[in-house]
Amino acid sequence: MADWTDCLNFGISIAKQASEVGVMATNENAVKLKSSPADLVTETDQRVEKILISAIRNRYPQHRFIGEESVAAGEHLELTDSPTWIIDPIDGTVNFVHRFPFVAISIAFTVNRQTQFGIVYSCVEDKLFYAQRGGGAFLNGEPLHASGQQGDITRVTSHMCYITHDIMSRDDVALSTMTSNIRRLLQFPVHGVRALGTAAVDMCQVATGGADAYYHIGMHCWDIAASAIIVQEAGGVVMDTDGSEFDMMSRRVIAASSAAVADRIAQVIQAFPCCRDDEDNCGCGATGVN
Ligand SMILES: O=P(O)(O)O[C@H]1[C@H](O)[C@@H](O)[C@H](O)[C@H](O)[C@@H]1O
Ligand SMILES: [Mg+2]
Ligand SMILES: [Mg+2]
Repeated sequence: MADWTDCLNFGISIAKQASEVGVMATNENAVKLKSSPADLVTETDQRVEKILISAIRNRYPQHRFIGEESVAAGEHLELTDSPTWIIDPIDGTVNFVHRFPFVAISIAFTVNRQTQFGIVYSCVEDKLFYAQRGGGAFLNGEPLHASGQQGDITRVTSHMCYITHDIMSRDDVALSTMTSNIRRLLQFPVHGVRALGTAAVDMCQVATGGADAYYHIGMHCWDIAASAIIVQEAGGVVMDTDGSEFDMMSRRVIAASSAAVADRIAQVIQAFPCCRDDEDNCGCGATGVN
């Protein structure tokens, strides 16, 4: 079996180097809107992605890329069997613009469409989450473990602290679906709901055991591809919101400490229509999540 450790170590080193650009940036005023008033991009997002991709391409010229801002600029999104780097240069751009201190670089690496490793570097906190397939998950070098296999699901859900996400879309269908989902989950009842504003770091909280579950509808593959393997390698479970197998292109995810918690959440949350990442012009009509 191929060993991708050199790629992992290189990915970690360039994530840390590139974060200097983001943390030092002062040009938040150059902010543009993408698919909704909550979906922003700055020149720093674009600069960090260019730095990452050129460094990787220089070392691994045969590798392919799926970069958030390259796709936003019109590059075709296609996941093939080739070694592929899936990059979110700044996850939490709204936080970056508002100086809310949770901003991450997220890098996943796939071969034959299977994720081999994931890196989430929470730059302001200086927290490096990473995992390699079969090698466990780590935070700043310390092993990570999800909050464990839960027994009585009713006890768990009434004691669960779960993470959801900001609702990016401002579309009526999406807003009413997401607010009723949150209401149903609160009625479990759970201990609390949290959202840091970066899908990657939010989802990594399940790997640390700090949250028992996370779910999102409408995000993109680059938001969660890295944190998905980090949760799995920490002993957690990742699945689609309908309970089926996780598909990073579906734009739906549940991450949880155990299958019992994930299944319980899948029973109560509903999805709204949104295009797959790898689907061209699906015309689903739900604005803000296209
Ligand atoms: O655009 P960036 O890279 O900041 O990613 C964010 C998404 O835009 C949100 O939909 C999503 O809800 C999360 O906030 C995610 O971090
Ligand atoms: Mg993102
Ligand atoms: Mg981003």
